[in-house]
Amino acid sequence: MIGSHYVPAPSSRDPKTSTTQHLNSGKDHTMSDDEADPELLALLRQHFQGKLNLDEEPETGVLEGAEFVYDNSIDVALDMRATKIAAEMIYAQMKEKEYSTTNWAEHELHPKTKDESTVAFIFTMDLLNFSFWSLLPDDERFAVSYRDKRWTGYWSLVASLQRALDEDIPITDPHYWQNEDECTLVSLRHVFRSCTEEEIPLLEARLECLREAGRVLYEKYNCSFTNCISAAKGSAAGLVNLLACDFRCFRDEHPFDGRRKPVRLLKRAQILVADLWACFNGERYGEFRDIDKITMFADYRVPQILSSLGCIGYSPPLHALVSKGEVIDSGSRLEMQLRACSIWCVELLRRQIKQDHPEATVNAILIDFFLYDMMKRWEAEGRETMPHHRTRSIWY
Ligand SMILES: Nc1nc2c(c(CN[C@H]3C=C[C@H](O)[C@@H]3O)cn2[C@@H]2O[C@H](COP(=O)(O)O)[C@@H](O)[C@H]2O)c(=O)[nH]1
Repeated sequence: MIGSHYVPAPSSRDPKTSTTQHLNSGKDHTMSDDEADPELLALLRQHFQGKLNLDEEPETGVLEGAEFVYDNSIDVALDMRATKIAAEMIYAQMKEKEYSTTNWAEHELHPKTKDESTVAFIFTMDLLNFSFWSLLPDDERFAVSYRDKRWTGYWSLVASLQRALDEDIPITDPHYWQNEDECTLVSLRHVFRSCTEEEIPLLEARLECLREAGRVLYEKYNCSFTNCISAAKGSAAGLVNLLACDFRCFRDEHPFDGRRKPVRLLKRAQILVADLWACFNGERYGEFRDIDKITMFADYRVPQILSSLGCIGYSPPLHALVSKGEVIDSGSRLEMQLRACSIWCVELLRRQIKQDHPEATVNAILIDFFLYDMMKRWEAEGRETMPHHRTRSIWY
């Protein structure tokens, strides 16, 4: 599929100037129907006809945005034949391993207690769950020594947090994050100290994420993330939207092709909800009636395994950048296509599995977790054929 070029479907919506721009244009005129924003008009009509139910179930808009990017992609293509084959392989292996939410807690470093301290741990973890990749060789890259093992990548984050708690550093406490005398760049460098010369990427940005989260929790949620969960009233989409609305560091949304609304990918907000759901096995702090609205988390590992399985293919320019390990800019058209088409690909995998095996209790989260773990096994076995793409950002 390399080199295949889509002729993008004509965009169903020409980028009209937004209603706000009209309202702010200062022109003294009433908006005629063909000028106003059709979505706003539809909402107003529903409202005045008494049909608008403001208690409607929340939606994140992630899947809709991912499909929009997929429909307008020329640098990433989906291979439907490979996707169908991969769906069968994933289903068979998940069935054989009895893959479920219980796998989450089986990971050595993940917290085991099902209580508020674990909620605080997961919130802290997914506040900082981004950008561990290194340009250095494996023996020189940032790594954490903990419990007599050397942890890299995502696991270096989890190991650092566990080690800090072992050392009585209150790293999961929002009061600590706001204490500018205690929680400093120096103390955070100690928390994330490496057993190599390279320090954790984006250390300053990580401190900023903690500071902002501490401030928001203090101002709006009585210093506890459990109050955010309560505020979402059992909706996974509602909690994702709350995170993106109230915490700038979770607002992983970017412009694409002049579309009026930014494309929402919300990777860390979604994986946070998914980690809660998996850790608590869908109960208590992990109970969400609409958990299946959560999509794949657009990181840098799952696109890599999707590409290795042949499910997604890159245009020659993108293939050249990724295979050479060149850095791709955050928010660029290439990066957005990579991330969004991966979300759409996992959605098609999910639909294929459900179509072929209606009894399967599978959702995008479990497929994603499974693919991430599979990629990490391939990495450990030296089976990485195509590198993952390299974008430095706080989004993933
Ligand atoms: N899409 C997706 N992205 C994931 C994970 C996880 C870990 N989840 C655990 C929980 C349950 C699962 O069973 C996993 O054991 C980390 N990441 C992302 O990958 C990157 C780190 O990569 P590397 O540097 O190689 O470790 C970074 O962006 C990080 O945010 C996932 O599950 N899905």
